[in-house]
Amino acid sequence: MNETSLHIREVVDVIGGAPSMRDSLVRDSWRRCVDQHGLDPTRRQRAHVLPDSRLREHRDPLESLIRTARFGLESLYRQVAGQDYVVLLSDKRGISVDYIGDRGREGALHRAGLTLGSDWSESHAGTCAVGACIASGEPVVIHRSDHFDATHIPLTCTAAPIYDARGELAAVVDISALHSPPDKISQALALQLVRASTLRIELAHLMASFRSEWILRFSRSQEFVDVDPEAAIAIDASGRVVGTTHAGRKLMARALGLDWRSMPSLLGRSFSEAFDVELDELPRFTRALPTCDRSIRLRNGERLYAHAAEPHSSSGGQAQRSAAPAASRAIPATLQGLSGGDEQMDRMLVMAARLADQPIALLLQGETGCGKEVLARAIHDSGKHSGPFVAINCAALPETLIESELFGYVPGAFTGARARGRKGLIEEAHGGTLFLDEIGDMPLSLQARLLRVLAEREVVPLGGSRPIPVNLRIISATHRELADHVRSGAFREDLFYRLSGAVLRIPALRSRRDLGWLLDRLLQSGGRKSNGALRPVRVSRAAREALEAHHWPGNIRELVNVVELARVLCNDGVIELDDLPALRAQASESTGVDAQTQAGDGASKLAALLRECHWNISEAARRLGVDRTTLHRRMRRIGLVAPNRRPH
Ligand SMILES: Nc1ncnc2c1ncn2[C@@H]1O[C@H](COP(=O)(O)OP(=O)(O)OP(=O)(O)O)[C@@H](O)[C@H]1O
Repeated sequence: MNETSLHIREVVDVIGGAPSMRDSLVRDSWRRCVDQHGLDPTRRQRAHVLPDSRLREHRDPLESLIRTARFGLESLYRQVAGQDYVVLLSDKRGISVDYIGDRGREGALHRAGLTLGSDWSESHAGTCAVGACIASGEPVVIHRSDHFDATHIPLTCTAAPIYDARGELAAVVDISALHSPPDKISQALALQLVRASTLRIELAHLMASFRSEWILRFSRSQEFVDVDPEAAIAIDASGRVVGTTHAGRKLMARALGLDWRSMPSLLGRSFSEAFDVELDELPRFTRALPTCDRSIRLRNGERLYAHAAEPHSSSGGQAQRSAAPAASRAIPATLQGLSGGDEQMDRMLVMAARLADQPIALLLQGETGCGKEVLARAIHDSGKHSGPFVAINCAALPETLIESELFGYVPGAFTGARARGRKGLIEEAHGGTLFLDEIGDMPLSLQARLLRVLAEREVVPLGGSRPIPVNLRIISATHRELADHVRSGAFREDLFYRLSGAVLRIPALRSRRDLGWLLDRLLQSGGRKSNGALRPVRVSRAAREALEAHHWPGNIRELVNVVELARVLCNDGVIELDDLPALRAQASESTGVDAQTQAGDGASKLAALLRECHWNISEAARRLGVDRTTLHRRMRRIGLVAPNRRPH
């Protein structure tokens, strides 16, 4: 029996369950080839090389990585060319997007698929180093008869993955040779070389992608930390992680006691969660100090040496995040400034940016205080409208006033009307944006009139008969599920469809991964009321943990208030747990029967319940299962006052 027949029989036997000395990674791949990819070990596949036009589709998305990786690939080639290896860079679908090989042997290499544009995906080529590396995410050696397809038996291939700054597999570096010694162990050095090469490429790519951020690089050796670091992370101006090398990600996972394989994204997390160092201490890790003084402790107790490379420009922060996806780069700064890397926010902002200049009515949904109005303004500011942004809170105005506010009135329209009449807000927003906040609270009678304005693009003031044409963009917002109101008949279905040309959902603060980033921005900015005049404050670790663990029923509004109070209460510019009285009160209260209003948008749910009970406190307390004193205390805390008690 010849070598090919023996190989095919072994593959068939192993797939059938026969014991084997092959690596488990090879056996698993052989099984996938048959079970998932429908390959047949008896049928040999020819190398599949993509034409230039198709190759471009694979090269273009990796353009900057290919550019950065080139020097690394060339150095790798210089190290292995003497042993007749070629170097391939493949994308995550297995297509080789860059290649370095011996020109003199191009014909033989091309026939073996060792060339630019060849398809080394497992589903096409069967078990091979590139395909197995993509499937496992790990460095691999696929040596000679480890290959599934007998065509590839002469080859030895070694591959290692390149991860992008977000921790996703981006590419694979592979070195392959047409001839090799029979033993797999002969490739141990090849494996080390490829691994070292991917580590440097990831590092170079991170440095090139985050020029405006801090780059913290690590080594176990104080002698090597400045010359050959093992891992790196990029940190923005507020101390959030914005990118990592693969080793940096593993290092942070270790520090946090997590498994890197199942770990959620690290982006947006404070780097201080993993290291015993705060943002303002980073300058002490620059080259200004000798390496022996640059020891850094991970939260798991491990010690490493660090080198902090300062941001290249002072613009800092996320506007410069060049490794962010192409779509987010196109987001105007006003919108981009609303997220510190939270994935839900980023996705929503990409959509908002695309819609900013479209004549499509937007409906913003999200819990109270999560920033709906701030988003509406940012969308308006990033569009090309020349007109103003006009906001109206449909829940805050009595029914009679909403009508005159919105539509305006002609002289003498009703008793008490101004003699010269009044322009309505709809007319004032002409050429700009009308923001209808709490649209879910708009009375049914007015919904019909608003619908007419939207349908006919004209407004008739109260008491008037002549319609005035208006051209405006409507953005409405609600913390309610408007679709439920439509079902219950409280909101007109036709208006709902007119208003919700696109729905943007803003996540609750408690579910945002960039809560810490937002907190740092508020701490640094000096707060809303200060106009930036107050000196920035810092927050102790215990206080930060409490802030990050809090449920935030009032969302960003509550966070702003908590920070403003803490700023006033704190000593020496450091906010401690004691400076967060609202959180402490809530924490102790939540150990009681308080869960009902803690969950979800507590403040707005409580307000809705009170309205349902016609502000009868005893009734509301009974329904909540708490006593009246507790309910009064809770109302005071979130600023809810019964209508008959409000100061005039
Ligand atoms: N990205 C942000 N950065 C700083 N402050 C913010 C941000 N987003 C919102 N805020 C602040 O949070 C508070 C609430 O924001 P906003 O009024 O936009 O929320 P909302 O969802 O419209 O609230 P409601 O549902 O009660 O109308 C405001 O004081 C606003 O300045």
